[in-house]
Amino acid sequence: MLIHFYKYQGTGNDFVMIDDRSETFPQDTTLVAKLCHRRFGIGADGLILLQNHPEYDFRMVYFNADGKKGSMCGNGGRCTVQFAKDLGVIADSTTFEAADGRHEAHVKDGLIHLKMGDVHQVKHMPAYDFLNTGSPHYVAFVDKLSELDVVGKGKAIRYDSVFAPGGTNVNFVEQLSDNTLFVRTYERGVEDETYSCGTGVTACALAASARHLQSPVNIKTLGGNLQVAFQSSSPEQFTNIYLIGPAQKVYEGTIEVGEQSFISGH
Ligand SMILES: N[C@@H](CCC[C@H](N)C(=O)O)C(=O)O
Repeated sequence: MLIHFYKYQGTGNDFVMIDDRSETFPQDTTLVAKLCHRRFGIGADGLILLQNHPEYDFRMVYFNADGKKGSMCGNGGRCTVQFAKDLGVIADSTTFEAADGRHEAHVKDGLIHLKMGDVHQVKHMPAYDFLNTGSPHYVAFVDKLSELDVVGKGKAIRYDSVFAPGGTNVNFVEQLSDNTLFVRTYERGVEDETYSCGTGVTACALAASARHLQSPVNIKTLGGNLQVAFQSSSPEQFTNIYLIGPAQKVYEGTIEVGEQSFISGH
């Protein structure tokens, strides 16, 4: 079976994108994990299907690199909007459905502005905050973030029984200036640090508003810069949340999938 794929990245969070409007892509965990594998496959933090939707412009179906269906992916959402634009499915604005429901987005000056779901609950603990921005996120403010063992510490928290059975994504944040954060994220489902996590930086910006950071918050990640804009009526109520940043096509190709998900590329 031949699969035509595209590779996109949003601030270094990279995805295999499939135009699955024919709904013929085999949604098999082993196959998706193999396609995302950085040594045996194309290599990516996740795989996304763009499918038709009866009411909206398209449906985004997201899988983590481990091959399992994930929750909302913010950077993946931005990449899917750019992908839909490149395919001619949309012009500069859209409404689409993802794992956590309906999203609006528009493209302005080369940046994707993706509207995230409202957030109505933030758990403020002494050492961390916990909130769901479409995916669950642990947020801890630290010093000297560039020296932190994000994978070691992130993995321990991701599997802590407090967050069982689903686990959590883990973000470490350093405040760089009045309105700028540096964020590093250990991602559930990738089981590693990624260069950037869209729902993660959104969670960090909202958690930081309790520290008097104003919207829009500037975010620095290992893969580039993002902005998070929002309105807030209390430390736990956030609406009109926008994740803003670039998303680009890297390349496209064809891959042959044989017995036991053996793959070879063209
Ligand atoms: N990279 C994503 C986050 C994807 C969700 C996560 N890995 C999970 O399933 O928990 C983003 O940009 O939001």
